[in-house]
Amino acid sequence: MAAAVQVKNARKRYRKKVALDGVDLTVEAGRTVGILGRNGAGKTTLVETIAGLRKPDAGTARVMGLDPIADRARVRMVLGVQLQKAIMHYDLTVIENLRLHRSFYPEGRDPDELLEKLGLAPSRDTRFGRLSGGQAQRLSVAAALVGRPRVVILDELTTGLDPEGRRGIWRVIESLREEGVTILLVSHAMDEVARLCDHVVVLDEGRVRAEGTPEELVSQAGATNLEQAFLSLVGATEGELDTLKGAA
Ligand SMILES: Nc1ncnc2c1ncn2[C@@H]1O[C@H](COP(=O)(O)OP(=O)(O)OP(=O)(O)O)[C@@H](O)[C@H]1O
Repeated sequence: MAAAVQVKNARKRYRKKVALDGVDLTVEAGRTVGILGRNGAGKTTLVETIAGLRKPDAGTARVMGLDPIADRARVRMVLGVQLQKAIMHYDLTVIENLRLHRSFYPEGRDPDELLEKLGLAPSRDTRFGRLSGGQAQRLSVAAALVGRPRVVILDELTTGLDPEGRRGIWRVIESLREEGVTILLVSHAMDEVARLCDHVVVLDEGRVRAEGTPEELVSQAGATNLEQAFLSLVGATEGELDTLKGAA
């Protein structure tokens, strides 16, 4: 199977802080891969490197064989990115913002259909500046998907959503999987990762500490579920995980 995303020996340092310490990652096309790690593990730096938003000090990143910095325009056509900080026009409505994103792509999704699927139809004509945190979050997911990308990066996609909102977004992700879209999911929510991901990468201090299917990680850690496996693999406490989830 061809790799949709390939990272080789990525290194990134911010002043004295090493964020990526030689990360290798291969995501086969059509896979849904979860990236786990405590705060500061390097998750956002890794996905921003894949998205071409950060230049690694060393190593390479490729998306569908393309360099995300040198081939920026082509990568933008195949990659949808939802990061923690969404960039939207404050004074435009939800549908206007989404149509604007749609306009960059020759073959995108129908903006109204996407709003319906993400439970945002009632806020269609609300200006971005008036949205709640959860609504803004859903719009950032919609914007990442509207160009019908083959590869999607979602960084804490259900942060701040109520249980119904989370389940709605999970259904959208599941339908993307069925379409064969490759998905990279950064999350602190173990239930989300266990449900959606067929492969999980645990980052710790800028390195890949463990990877495998959720079941493999559970058995590797001698745990009974993914949450326990994660805690044991990174040596974190349950209280710390609760804090991560609270922040998420
Ligand atoms: N622009 C920056 N300047 C300096 N240090 C940074 C910068 N961005 C990230 N860092 C540091 O690099 C490390 C990795 O950060 P990163 O955001 O990649 O972690 P993360 O796993 O995404 O964390 P979180 O779960 O908190 O989002 C952290 O120690 C962070 O403080």
